Amino acid sequence: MCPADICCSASQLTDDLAAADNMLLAPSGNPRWTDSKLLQGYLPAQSCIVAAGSQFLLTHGCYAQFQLPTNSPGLALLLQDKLAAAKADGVVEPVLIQLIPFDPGQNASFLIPRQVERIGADKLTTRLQQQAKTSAPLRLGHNKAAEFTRQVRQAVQLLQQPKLKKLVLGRAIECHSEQLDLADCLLSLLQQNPGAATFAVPLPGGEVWFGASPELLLARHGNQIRTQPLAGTCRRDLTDLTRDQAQAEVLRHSPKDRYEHQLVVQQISEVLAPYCKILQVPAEPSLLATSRLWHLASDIQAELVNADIPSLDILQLLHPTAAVCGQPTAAAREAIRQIETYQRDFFCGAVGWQDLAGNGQWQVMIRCARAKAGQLTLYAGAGIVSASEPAAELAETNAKFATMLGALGLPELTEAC
Ligand SMILES: C=C(O[C@@H]1C=C(C(=O)O)C=C[C@H]1O)C(=O)O
Repeated sequence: MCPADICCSASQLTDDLAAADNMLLAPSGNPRWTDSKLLQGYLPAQSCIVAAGSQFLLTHGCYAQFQLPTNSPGLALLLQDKLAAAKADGVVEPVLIQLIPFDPGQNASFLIPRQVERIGADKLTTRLQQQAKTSAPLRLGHNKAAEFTRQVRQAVQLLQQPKLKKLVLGRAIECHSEQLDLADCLLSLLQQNPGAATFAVPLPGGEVWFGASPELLLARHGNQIRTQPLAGTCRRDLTDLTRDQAQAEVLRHSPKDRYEHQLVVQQISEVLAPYCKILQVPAEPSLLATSRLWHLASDIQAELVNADIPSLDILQLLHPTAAVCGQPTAAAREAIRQIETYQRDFFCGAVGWQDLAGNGQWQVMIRCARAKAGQLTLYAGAGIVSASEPAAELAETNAKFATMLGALGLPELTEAC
């Protein structure tokens, strides 16, 4: 995906930090890396799009790319060194784009682009419009609804044990297009989901993870951090605003959804507290609307005791939250491993970026898809607690799939169990 002289992609997965060090290949004698020819728009295999507050980073080219497990000892320092080396080598605004897998033992993917533009949604829309071509129609594979409802029943049984309070189960659906245009998909995502963080990040070998995540895992500026977990969801009624509001109020007062949400807020508060001198946790969840769903949300803001703590360390404290894994984490992770029949990889992980100072933004990798050579995998999940009903959880995942299906020009799933 990157020109061979400036970037090496780790085709062999390695957990050896020394090997990763050798992957940062700078072109010998390269002058300052401000090649204006690079600023040419969105190229799926060479560009990243990630949210940065109310703007987006649109990146071009690849200075370095490497893959290592998130839990590799010394990784935070190595990331810092890579960014510093890029700066010393003339990269004007070195940022590290990150894909963090759900399972911290799997490889995370890191990319330092050659150039970074900060642009608003309007400009990003224009860039994508200039690039977009019409995709060929998509064929949707089997939606495995019956399998999912069986798995929810199995989860509810496991949740009868007092040691397990919540687990998050996901589904994956395959689909195929003879000719998929990612710029076109991203343009639709951006236009249909103005409040969410549209993103697209390539991996070596032509795979791209993209989506529109409404969930903030971490935003950091100096010693100020913010996270906004979502847990507790219902479908919006876009045909009738009064009913839409009424549904939101039902969600706000639903004991099952409030319990699901409270488990997440409690977990996050507990892991952050020792590292924060100020920790502001709302007493009540608020309602967050996406284009298609209502969520219960908690805007948690904090001030770190130590401004030098690496962002990766904070991410490792937070991830996986009980919004995407469950509670307690280890037992939920084990139950997910037993029940789910697909590989999450980056689904329910995180997508984001950081700069040299460690400032940056990471979204939870949801409302997303993996694209490779016209083959797409779409993902959606739901939090399961002992009071969960399989039909309702299936409907929730159907409603969540609608974000990606809508961007791909496909109708919503309507199957029931
Ligand atoms: C895993 C997903 O959703 C997670 C579970 C939620 C819930 O249970 O309400 C809400 C947002 C996510 O944290 C997803 O959207 O695919």
